[in-house]
Amino acid sequence: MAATRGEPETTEAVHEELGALRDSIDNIDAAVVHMLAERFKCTQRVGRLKAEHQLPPADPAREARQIARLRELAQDAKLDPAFAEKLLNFIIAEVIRHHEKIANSTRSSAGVPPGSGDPA
Ligand SMILES: O=C(O)C(=O)C[C@]1(C(=O)O)C=C[C@@H](O)C=C1
Repeated sequence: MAATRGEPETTEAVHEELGALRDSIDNIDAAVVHMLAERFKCTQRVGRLKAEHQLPPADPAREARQIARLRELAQDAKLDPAFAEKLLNFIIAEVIRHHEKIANSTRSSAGVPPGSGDPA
């Protein structure tokens, strides 16, 4: 028995609290997935708009503003701003990959050979 080895006993109350916290974690994870799905729906539309108007997939000035804003929000919410920045950069890198794919397929369906029009 754990108590005989000097370890604290895991009571029913502890299991109950752990279970309740895990229920909340599962709800939060579900909300994150749904919010990310909505964000990617928006960015897919941005990707199509950019491809149709030959705009570059990445906008570093916009990203700098987003990062500064998110770092402030994180600080206020007592979340590590460096973590918030890493997370946003991770998401944006995936969005840019999607934008590039959309641009390439828009170009090839318009009959433009791969590589043409890219900066030298
Ligand atoms: O706002 C844009 O221009 C986007 O393409 C969206 C987004 C983002 O995911 O927030 C992605 C790439 C850009 O570099 C900046 C922002």
